[in-house]
Amino acid sequence: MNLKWLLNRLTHERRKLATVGVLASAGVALLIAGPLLLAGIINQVFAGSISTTLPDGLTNAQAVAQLRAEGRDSYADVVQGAGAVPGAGIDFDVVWQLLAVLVTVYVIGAAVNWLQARTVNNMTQQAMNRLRTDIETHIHRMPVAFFDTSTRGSMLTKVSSDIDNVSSVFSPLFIKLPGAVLTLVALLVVMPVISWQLTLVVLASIPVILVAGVLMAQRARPHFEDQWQATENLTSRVDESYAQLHTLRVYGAEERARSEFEEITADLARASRTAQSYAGSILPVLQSITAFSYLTVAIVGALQVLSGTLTVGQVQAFVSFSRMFSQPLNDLTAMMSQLQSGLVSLGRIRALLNEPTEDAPAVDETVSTTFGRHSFPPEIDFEKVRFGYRRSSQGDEEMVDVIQDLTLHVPSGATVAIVGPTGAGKTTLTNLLLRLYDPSSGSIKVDGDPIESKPRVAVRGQAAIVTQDRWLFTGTIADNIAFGHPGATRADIEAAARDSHVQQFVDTLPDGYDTIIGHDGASLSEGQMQLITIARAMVGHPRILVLDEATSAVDSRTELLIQRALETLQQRTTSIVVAHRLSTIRDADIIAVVEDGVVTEQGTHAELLETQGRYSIMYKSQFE
Ligand SMILES: Nc1ncnc2c1ncn2[C@@H]1O[C@H](COP(=O)(O)OP(=O)(O)OP(=O)(O)O)[C@@H](O)[C@H]1O
Repeated sequence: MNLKWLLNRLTHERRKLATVGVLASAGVALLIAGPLLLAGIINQVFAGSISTTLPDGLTNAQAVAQLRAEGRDSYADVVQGAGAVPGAGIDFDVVWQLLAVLVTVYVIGAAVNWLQARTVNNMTQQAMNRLRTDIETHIHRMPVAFFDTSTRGSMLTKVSSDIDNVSSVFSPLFIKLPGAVLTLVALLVVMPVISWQLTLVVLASIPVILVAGVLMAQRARPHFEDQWQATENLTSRVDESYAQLHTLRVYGAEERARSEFEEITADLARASRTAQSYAGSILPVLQSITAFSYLTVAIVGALQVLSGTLTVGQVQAFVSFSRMFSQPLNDLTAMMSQLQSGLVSLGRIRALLNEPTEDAPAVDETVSTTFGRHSFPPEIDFEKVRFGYRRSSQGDEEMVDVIQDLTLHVPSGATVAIVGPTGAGKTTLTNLLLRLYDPSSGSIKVDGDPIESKPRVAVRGQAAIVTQDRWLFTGTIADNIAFGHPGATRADIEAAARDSHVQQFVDTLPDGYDTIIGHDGASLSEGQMQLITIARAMVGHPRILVLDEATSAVDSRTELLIQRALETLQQRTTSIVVAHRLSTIRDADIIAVVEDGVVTEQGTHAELLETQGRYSIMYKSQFE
């Protein structure tokens, strides 16, 4: 099934496939021509040699008759079979000519095989490239919820190691397969022409070889599955350990990490060893079967030469043919076990590609990508929104409601602060607004349009998000600011940098906006990184702004700069602000207290303090 799927993907390359077919046919024709030419040379030399032992001047028939009359029937059979002309000797002109043709055939054959291997290699590499691209595209279209239950290690293994494995297993197979199949078919035609008895001897070994191959492959398969699962676990472990290196060191947990690592590598080694031992043990078995087949061919062939049915050259050619026959058969059978490893990887990749996707990122031109009156920040309505994350517990999946029939109105251009205890569902609300998840019931409307009916890219295209997770990538400051907005000009970038106070520290850097910052903003301070992500949000001229704990622990001067930058952004947008530190949201137009997935109170800071409810308790606990 998986193999058929892979072959279907290769059929994109029709021209290359046709070239491989032509080259493989030519290669096989040349391969078979070799032993036939060699048989001709041996027959010339053999007939020439025995012709000197016969009386000169006789024809072959006369010499044979004379030998029979002398009672030397066996020798007569050999002379007749060889077609020796008495006294003729070896015709070296013919021998040299045949040798020259033979060498030419071998040289052209080698060139054709090289060309075929190169074409197949290019073809499989291109197919793997396409597969990688398809996976990457697919991953970006998969719902965020999928990644909640899968580890990064699992994704990394599929995108890199599994594809490499498919490539390294199938590439040699596809190089050998066309030539092998054509060789087997051609030999099944040529061999019976020389001797059907010897052909039967060779054919008798096929079922034995196939049964041995299938048995070994079946046994190897579950161990390859274990091997790839262990590889995935190992990648996840490395990913986790390196990401948490500081915490590991501080808690002195290196020993524990090391012993867990050793356990996983031991699992991996065990599974690989067993899988490879099955895959490796098939070859000696096949070699024994083949050796027995050669021996039988040689004995039966010798008897046929003695009976004059075959010439020495023909037997020699047949022995070569039987070797040519068993070689690809053995190669393919030996590959059957290794193939299991490739099929396991292919199955894992296919399972990923079969995961359902969200709507396509490309926006249909007929679908409007904007909401309501475009020149104003939109109003946002959460209407009886209900939502639960899928959680897996001991293999079972269950839905636990996090947001329950939540209703909230955010007027155009307003700033709404969402506050509440930890785990209340504040971040979840912003995730729903950005359509990272969809509600199980109810609706979120932007300017009256339900966002569920709009393409996700349209929803996200109007929004910007600034969180504590200040993701920066290795590149220039300008590139980091323009991230997600490829059309942004240098003037746009600099304007955003000015408004977000990034310019102040960029001006102190020798390379200014072209300063390369390392992965995750290495070489910048926390506050500077935060300011860059605010500039990034500004470049897109968003209409909706989501701030999730955007101001974290920085010095009070930097915090002031961040506050000012965010205020500039908030003036142009409808903003949803998730905050723990209530000092940062005192001026919000509406403060909504969310508890257990519902809004329990809402109003301005002053109103809520006056009602003496939950907010007032939270506020007082922070400031009094
Ligand atoms: N991806 C997820 N998969 C499963 N459950 C999740 C996921 N994200 C959050 N949750 C759960 O949903 C609930 C609400 O989480 P959410 O992050 O919205 O809370 P919060 O109010 O923002 O909390 P905090 O103030 O601590 O950030 C929590 O119980 C959390 O464990």
